[in-house]
Amino acid sequence: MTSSEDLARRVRDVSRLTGEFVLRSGRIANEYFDKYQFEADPELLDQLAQRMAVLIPEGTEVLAGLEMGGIAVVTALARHAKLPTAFVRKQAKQYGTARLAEGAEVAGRRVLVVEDVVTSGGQVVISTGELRRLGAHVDHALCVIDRQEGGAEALAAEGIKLRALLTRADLT
Ligand SMILES: O=P(O)(O)OC[C@H]1O[C@H](OP(=O)(O)OP(=O)(O)O)[C@H](O)[C@@H]1O
Ligand SMILES: O=C(O)c1cc(=O)[nH]c(=O)[nH]1
Repeated sequence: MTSSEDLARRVRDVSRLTGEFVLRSGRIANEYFDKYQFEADPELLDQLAQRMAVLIPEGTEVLAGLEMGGIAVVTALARHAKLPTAFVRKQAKQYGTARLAEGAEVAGRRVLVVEDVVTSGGQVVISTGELRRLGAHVDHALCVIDRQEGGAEALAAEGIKLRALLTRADLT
């Protein structure tokens, strides 16, 4: 198996960009991890998912990936975890089933939120609130990269423990 250091190096090599970037939170950063680059490499994505599977909290019943980058991660993770999967939109679909969370039912189930990158934690907090309103029990989130910019603390304030496969420190 690829070592943790080799895996971190591969993620950094394919996804780390430097320059000036506006982040989802509105913050400006001079470093950006383009998650679609490690998600677009099936072998690398599968290795990440294999490592993330051991971080899934005991008792998890459903994996819920967040649109858009979290969808590829959760799909890869589910193959290892053998758990049903929900696909969580940023906004409920306006037609058809009109669902916010597609796929597996989340109501009344212990749901793990799965995300690619966590910066401020804002997106995970929003989506967790929406999942909870749908009846999901959410107390953990799992991400590929924690940029270590206050996300874990913001999640903790909402009763969500963050687990991360990699931190920014692993990728510099
Ligand atoms: O912790 P935060 O400060 O909320 O930032 C991280 C969020 O921002 C990025 O999403 P983006 O809006 O780029 O969406 P995408 O996955 O749809 O490309 C990333 O995928 C997280 O969802
Ligand atoms: O905070 C963000 O929006 C963000 C940061 C990052 O490194 N990568 C990403 O896809 N989004």
